[in-house]
Amino acid sequence: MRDFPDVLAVSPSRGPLDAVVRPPGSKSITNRALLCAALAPGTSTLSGVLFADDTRAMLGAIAALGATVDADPAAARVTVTGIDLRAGTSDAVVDARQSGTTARFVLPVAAARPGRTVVDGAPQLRARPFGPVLDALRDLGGEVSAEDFLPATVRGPLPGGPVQVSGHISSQFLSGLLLAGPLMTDGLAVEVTSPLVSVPYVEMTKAVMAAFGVTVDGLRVAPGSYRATDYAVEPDASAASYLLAAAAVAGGTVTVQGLGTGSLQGDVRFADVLAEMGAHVLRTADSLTVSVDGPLTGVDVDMADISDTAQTLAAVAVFADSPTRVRGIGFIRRKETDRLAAIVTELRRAGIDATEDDDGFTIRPGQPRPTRFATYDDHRMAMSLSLLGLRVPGIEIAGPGCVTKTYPEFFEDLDRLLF
Ligand SMILES: O=C(O)C1=C[C@@H](OP(=O)(O)O)[C@@H](O)[C@H](O)C1
Ligand SMILES: C=C(OP(=O)(O)O)C(=O)O
Repeated sequence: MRDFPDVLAVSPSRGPLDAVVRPPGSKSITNRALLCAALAPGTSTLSGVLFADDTRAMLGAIAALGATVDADPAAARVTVTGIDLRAGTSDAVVDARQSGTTARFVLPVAAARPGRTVVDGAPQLRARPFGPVLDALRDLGGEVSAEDFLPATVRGPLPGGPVQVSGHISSQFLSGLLLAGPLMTDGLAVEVTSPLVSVPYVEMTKAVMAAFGVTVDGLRVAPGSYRATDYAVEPDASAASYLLAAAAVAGGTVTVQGLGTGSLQGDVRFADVLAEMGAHVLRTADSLTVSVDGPLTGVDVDMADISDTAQTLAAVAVFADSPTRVRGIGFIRRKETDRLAAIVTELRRAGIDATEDDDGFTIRPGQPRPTRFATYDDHRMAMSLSLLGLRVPGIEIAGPGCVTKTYPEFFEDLDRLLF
């Protein structure tokens, strides 16, 4: 485990960047692949795996459910021997820590086991919504102890069938149900009853399930089994947003390796937003490059599909030559923190004219003053606000250790961009 100081001072860049980087594996793909591997009888080897708090949560969860896990963090590799969970009658306890994906994907899978499973998490996760997935599991025939929040105890088996779930709070409820679909006696047919946010993550769910031998037809899944396979996880595109944004803030060029044109991650589209602001973007089969050689222009953009990069954009917007308005992301008030309030509060602390809107925020460019930023135990606050320090001396990040949720090496990688 890394040691983090209570407060971290960000080093300003000494000129335009010229860097090639490979961020760690995708959190979202790692957690899907780990769960699919745990449900696939036989042995699967996953490479490019992210080792961070959120994926340690999933590793712990699949072990608690009966999979055998052999992890090699130095090689970014995990070997999983999966089981047919429908035979799992023992009681299990899952600690999802701060990980939304772990809790919301594991609940439906655990609810398909005849044994009883308690799913709980850290106080931050206990404050986040779970009602839509808990209601759906009850409607599908499971025993469910809780209404809206963790901890929840679930017990199957799950008969399955048609079910409704809302889409406007989180796509993770839908992804979790789909992942558990093959374990349900009658399979699953989901109807989404409100506008779906974070849509690319549902496509990612289907793609990873397909790699493990399960087909999702629309939002229908037939009963069946996952198939063990070897799987290579892409680098994390949300993590890459900070590295690409560094080129936007400091000028110069950053190339992210491993995020090519075939990426499963919607967050690669963050580069398109930078392109709209005036950055040059080059995509190849295996890389994504952003170059910036002058001031960027503000944008008016809906980020409902790529909301994990909204705070990154807020940091870039500070240095643009006109205001930026981000829309469509009211739901990020219910993530690790109220992200709309948090980013606006912190930018204002630095003297920037930022305002909160119902569904997003507006940033008017300015010169930030030296500031110690609060991070609200939100990794994306810490990583986004660090970007200001590339351009402004005297930027400090309080509680930088929160980056361990998805990107433990973030500050080392940021420093590496500068040399
Ligand atoms: O399915 C996933 O892997 C994720 C979906 C998104 O959440 P919501 O669907 O709650 O927006 C995203 O913010 C989160 O970091 C990861
Ligand atoms: C919202 C996030 O994570 P999760 O919902 O998986 O906890 C995130 O990583 O920004």
